[in-house]
Amino acid sequence: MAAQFLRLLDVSHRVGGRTVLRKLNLTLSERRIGIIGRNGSGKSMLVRCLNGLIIPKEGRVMLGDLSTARHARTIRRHVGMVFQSVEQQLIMPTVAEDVAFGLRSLALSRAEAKQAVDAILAELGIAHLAERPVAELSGGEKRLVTLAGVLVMRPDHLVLDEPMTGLDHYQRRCLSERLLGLPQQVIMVSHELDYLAQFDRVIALHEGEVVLDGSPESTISAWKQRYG
Ligand SMILES: Nc1ncnc2c1ncn2[C@@H]1O[C@H](COP(=O)(O)OP(=O)(O)OP(=O)(O)O)[C@@H](O)[C@H]1O
Repeated sequence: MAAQFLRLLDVSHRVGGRTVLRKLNLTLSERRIGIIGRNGSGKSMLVRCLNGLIIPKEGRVMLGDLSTARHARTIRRHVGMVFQSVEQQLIMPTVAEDVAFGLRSLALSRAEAKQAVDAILAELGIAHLAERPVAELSGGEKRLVTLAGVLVMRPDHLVLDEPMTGLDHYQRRCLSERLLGLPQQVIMVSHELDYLAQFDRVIALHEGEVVLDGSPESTISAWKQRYG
């Protein structure tokens, strides 16, 4: 599945009579893609379309030959999503239990599940948090645990909606470095223009439309001139 691209074909979406995404046509083939835009420009709507959480009113979102309208469950196994609000994604009492939660659907033995959880916690540098109660973690720790819960499923594509929100400078740097080192494709909504400068492509949305799309240098400088 790794070589299969997410594509939006003539995607438009309306909520409560308002058009929030307009005629989006995108093939998301680069390894690191940033999505920028002012508040309310449709960034969260767009990324929620990518794993079938939102099925657009018009057009299609595809992963390879599969459309989210018909194969959302399959697509979700390949497209991991980290939401803006971490609280929505943390549901079990301890870190290890929370990270193991999604693995229940994979029919692994107890030992295999533990090994997978230990490995991902170590990769993210948070093995020491394994037995801590989720409720007692800092905002940054919670975000890393959320990320671990998604990465443990080994998705091919990772979609993150403003993952740096609430993190201090040190935590931002740790998360930034870890994200850049991941083997997965990363599609990330962010206001951190300096960070996105290291990506392969940046797409800018304005009022639900793609208004800029290209290299980080070209998109970000034009963005600052027009909307910054
Ligand atoms: N449930 C809803 N009902 C009506 N309108 C909604 C709903 N959810 C989102 N919208 C509207 O859709 C538009 C796009 O919202 P979206 O959350 O995608 O913006 P965003 O670019 O992610 O913003 P932010 O940077 O503030 O997170 C906004 O105008 C928002 O008010």
